[in-house]
Amino acid sequence: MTAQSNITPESIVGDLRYLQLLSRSFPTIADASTEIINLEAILNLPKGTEHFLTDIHGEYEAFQHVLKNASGAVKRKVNEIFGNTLREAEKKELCTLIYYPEEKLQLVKAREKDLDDWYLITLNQLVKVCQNVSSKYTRSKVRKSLPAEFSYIIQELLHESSIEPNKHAYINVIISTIITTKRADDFIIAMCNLIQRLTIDSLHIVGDIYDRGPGAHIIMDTLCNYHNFDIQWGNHDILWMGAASGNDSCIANVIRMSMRYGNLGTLEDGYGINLLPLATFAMDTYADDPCTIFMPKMNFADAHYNEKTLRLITQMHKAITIIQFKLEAEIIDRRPEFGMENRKLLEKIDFDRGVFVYEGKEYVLRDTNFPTVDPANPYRLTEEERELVEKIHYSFMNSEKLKKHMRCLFTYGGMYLVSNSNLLYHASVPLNEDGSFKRVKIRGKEYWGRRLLDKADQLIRTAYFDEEGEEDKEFAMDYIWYMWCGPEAPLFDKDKMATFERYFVEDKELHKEKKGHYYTLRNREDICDRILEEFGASGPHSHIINGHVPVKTIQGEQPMKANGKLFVIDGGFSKAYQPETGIAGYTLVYHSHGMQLVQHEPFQSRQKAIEEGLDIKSTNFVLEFNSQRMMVKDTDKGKELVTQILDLKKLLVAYRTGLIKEKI
Ligand SMILES: O=P(O)(O)OC[C@H]1O[C@](O)(COP(=O)(O)O)[C@@H](O)[C@@H]1O
Ligand SMILES: [Mn+2]
Repeated sequence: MTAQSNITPESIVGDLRYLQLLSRSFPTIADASTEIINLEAILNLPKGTEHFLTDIHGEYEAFQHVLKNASGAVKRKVNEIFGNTLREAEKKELCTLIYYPEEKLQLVKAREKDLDDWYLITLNQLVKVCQNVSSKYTRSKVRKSLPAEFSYIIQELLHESSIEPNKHAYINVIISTIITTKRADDFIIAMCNLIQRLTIDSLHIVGDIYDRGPGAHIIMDTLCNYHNFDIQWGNHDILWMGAASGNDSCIANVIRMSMRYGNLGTLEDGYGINLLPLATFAMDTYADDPCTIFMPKMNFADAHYNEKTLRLITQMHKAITIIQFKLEAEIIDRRPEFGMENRKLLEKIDFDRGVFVYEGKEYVLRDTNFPTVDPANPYRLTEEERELVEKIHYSFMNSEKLKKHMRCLFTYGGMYLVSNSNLLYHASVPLNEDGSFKRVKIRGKEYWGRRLLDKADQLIRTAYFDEEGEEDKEFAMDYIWYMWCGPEAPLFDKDKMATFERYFVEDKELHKEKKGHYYTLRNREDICDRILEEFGASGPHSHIINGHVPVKTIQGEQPMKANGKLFVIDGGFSKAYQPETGIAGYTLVYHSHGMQLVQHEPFQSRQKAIEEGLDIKSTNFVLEFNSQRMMVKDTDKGKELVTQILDLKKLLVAYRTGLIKEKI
């Protein structure tokens, strides 16, 4: 018996108002029936491919390349389609063209003697790849992805087979007309972009777009224009959201990290933050100070600076670090409930003897020049520092580009996501040693598990969106900073952030940041099951997907944990972390046949990729294989569609019984 035959007129009386609204979109029996047929058809298509990336940390070139090559899927398809009918070099050429059409076209045109012939062959090849990658989708979905100007032609080419003798001439005429009307370049670019777009149906970013690398703003630009994506906020993203909300400690932290890695591009070129006041202040204050321990980590930076600039960055680095410690103490004092009194460390310096006195032990300081610190009142900002903070604050609050990117983070982001029974979050759900959820007090109320993440999510939004001066907003602004480095924050969940110690103390023992119980307990299947259940994500295909902690592949660590229930996919896009991981990032791919992890080797550069066809080398590991191909009906989207179908069936009953009149 079909669902429709169960629907009686009486059973839909309560739905009539909604059905009236629905009838505006489907005014006749024919319209509603056609839509039901369309939706039923979609349910029986293979599930679209989801890609999961994390911890991109400003590495925009590697990020964009991975999107362009769909983590190796484009190459795989080209191989499948052309097998040994094309030479390896030709397949490589074709792939490079698909990834970087504009640039590759320039190179080809400079070299090619018979361009029309090249166009003809290439267009035919692209049509084949396009036909393959679009076969998973309905015509309507493909149509919606097409650039308006070529929509009709591409549809013709996609749906007509050139093997069919009657159509052979027709297709050739279309292609040769594209060439003779000098539209080939634009057409090729449109086809390549379409292939890229169709190979990744949806993209999940499991946090940490920002910091360390050179171009977080470029990644954000790419994402803002991407067709289907979501973001689970990482601690570094939150730090930027805190900075954009106007929290000066967060502002100081993001500037400090930019200086530490010698990557000023995001601040200066991306968001137009005026660093001149910091530069002049630093030059004056640390004129005779070598600031040795503040030399930026240039071995990982993309930029090249001359000696003078490098010296200036070093001085700025020291200046902002000291300011950060002072500003953070203000929050710690203002919020005793954060319990971070022990993180006020400037007062533990014996300035006369140049030592740091910590938990009864003394440590020689690696730098003893503190011209802006008054030992009697170490956290007081000097007049100049206060002015400087105000200027930088103003710059952050007035960056239009930063506002745009933050909006995107808020609209498409959150603390966690449940998608197709997978639970995605960047770092942790704090746990006690016995595996129970840790109860965390926020403004006198306890939160744990899912509610803790929900509360954090809500506070972060309050910090950014609420009116200036309101108490809730003030608290939320401070809490954002707590999220970055507070011991009970789900995005940190370590005993301390050892920033001071890592700069000023030699002894590595003090650099250690002890991770919360979550990070060891997540190796257990029963714990993961409990967390999944807490978030309503149980089922045979459910997994937890984390980033945040680099997987030390080089030491034999596996990204798959808890008997396959949890994946940690921080493979080290961040160049600074590649020596630790031994690889250059992972992409988790979830398609209709199962889940697979793609492990990337370091990416040289966009230029090399274009000129020498150097793709990222990647290795595939199948993590889970579905014995039955997953269809749209097995996904969250499918569940939505089933509800829509049911509603449309009710509408049909309403039409047929006269409860609602057709609008003919
Ligand atoms: O290596 P860096 O860039 O100095 O950063 C170290 C800091 O980054 C953190 O690991 C947080 O960043 P991640 O989220 O990338 O791990 C802190 O715990 C630590 O103090
Ligand atoms: Mn992180």
